[in-house]
Amino acid sequence: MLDDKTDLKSILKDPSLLATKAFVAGEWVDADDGTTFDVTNPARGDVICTVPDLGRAETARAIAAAEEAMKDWAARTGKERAQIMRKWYDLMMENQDDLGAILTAEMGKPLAEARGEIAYGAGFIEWFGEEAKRVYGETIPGHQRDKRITVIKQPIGVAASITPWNFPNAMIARKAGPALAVGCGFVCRPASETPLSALAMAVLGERAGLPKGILSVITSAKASDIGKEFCENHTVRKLTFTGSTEVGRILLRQAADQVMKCSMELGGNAPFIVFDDADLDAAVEGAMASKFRNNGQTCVCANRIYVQSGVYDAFAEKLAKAVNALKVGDGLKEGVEAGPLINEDAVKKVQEHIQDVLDHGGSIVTGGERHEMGGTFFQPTVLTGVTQEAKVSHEETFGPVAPLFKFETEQEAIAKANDTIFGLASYFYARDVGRITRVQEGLEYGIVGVNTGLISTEVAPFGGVKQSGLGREGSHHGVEDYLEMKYICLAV
Ligand SMILES: NC(=O)c1ccc[n+]([C@@H]2O[C@H](COP(=O)([O-])OP(=O)(O)OC[C@H]3O[C@@H](n4cnc5c(N)ncnc54)[C@H](O)[C@@H]3O)[C@@H](O)[C@H]2O)c1
Ligand SMILES: O=CC(O)CS(=O)(=O)O
Repeated sequence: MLDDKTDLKSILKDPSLLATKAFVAGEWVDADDGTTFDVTNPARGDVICTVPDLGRAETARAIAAAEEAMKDWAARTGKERAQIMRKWYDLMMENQDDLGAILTAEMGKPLAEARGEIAYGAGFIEWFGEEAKRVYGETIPGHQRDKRITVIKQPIGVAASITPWNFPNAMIARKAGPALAVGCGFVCRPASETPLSALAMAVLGERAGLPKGILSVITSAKASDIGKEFCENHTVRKLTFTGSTEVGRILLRQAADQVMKCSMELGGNAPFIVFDDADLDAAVEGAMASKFRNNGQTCVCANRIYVQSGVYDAFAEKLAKAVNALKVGDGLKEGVEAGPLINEDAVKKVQEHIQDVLDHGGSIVTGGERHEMGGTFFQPTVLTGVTQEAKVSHEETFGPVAPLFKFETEQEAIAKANDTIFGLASYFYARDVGRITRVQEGLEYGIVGVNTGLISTEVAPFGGVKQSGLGREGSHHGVEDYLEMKYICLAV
């Protein structure tokens, strides 16, 4: 456990996991120009360490090395790649506590959640390693007597990824897993707030036997420069991005010039609907899990909670009680359930959304203020009397605010839930089987949680519709975005 004066390295069982150089083309390097940037702990505001601030030149070298390394990596059998990925998974799990502590220190989520994220991320490496053996082709009956048609699938080429700070391990693992499994080279640029988890993954990848150059980690504060290199370098054949819809649009425009295949895991605005036939205690438990995981900083977090009028007051009361019991604090301290927000901008957005609800006639049931701990800590909040006019009905809050909207009918709930440009995750609680069927079919979302607030797993296809994204990550579908199909017509 880190007390206020000890540094992170001293609490790690294996301090070498705290890597502070970038990993480019199989070498641990500084920036060409020697520049660095700070990595800070959002719970304490202090600097953990500095890491190299790489630019386009180093990124181009990583891409070239990935292309070179792919020649041998892609030629290996699926089983050979799977064995290395299995080893990587094992090392991540053996070092779960250290990886969790690094993640909490740079991102702020409670240690228990951070360890959970490591297992979740490692799960993608394990799952896709296994899928490496199942990249099947196809035979198609020929269209003429002398023709034989086969379809083979081959790695698309070098894949480049850009990921956010909110899941510093899992968002990279969800991309590195399928890319490496099918034989691609992989160059990732983690968020500048959270490069340390990515570097620690690379330390273990190297130990597991990933060949030199097949994986690079570009630490950089210059996000747009790295994004441009990824989009303009002809060797990159796949861009995989997780982040906001706003940045996703920029990258899609940039990638268009090279007609690059893109996967986009973008913003959400998840509705969480509680019908009057729901098990209310279960619904409160689901809402707590969905809304307050990662302190509300999750793309699949409930952003709008719609409650049917007959159970509105009872649900609000039970939810407020559960929210009041949340322990807020430094994620590295025992028993903490909600850490700080990532930065001051995040606090401002939360405050703006709360004020806007109040301006539209809503009320605060609990919370609503900065937490007494100061910094970027914020009180977990429940708001009632929220209407569709409020900003929170159209924008992600990305913070610990649960706004409760009231509705009367099933059709009204579906219409309001769908009244958004986003379509990532949605949730509802009900018991009537007819209603369950109608609502799950009516929600315009890539993911629907029915009577559950937790939907993330490596075995299911994760992704959004509308402006929440393109493509799916996880499950056997997850490899498709990293493969090209080749049709072969043989005359015999
Ligand atoms: N759909 C999903 O699976 C998923 C998962 C996690 C987060 N998200 C979304 O991510 C957002 C929160 O993360 P964020 O605030 O870091 O998002 P963001 O879009 O601001 O940043 C995401 C990443 O893109 C980088 N970036 C920013 N501008 C760039 C540019 N011009 N070119 C290249 N890279 C650039 C950032 O440095 C960061 O690494 C939320 O909207 C959340 O819903 C989506
Ligand atoms: O932030 C969005 C995520 O994709 C996190 S998770 O996959 O649901 O854990």
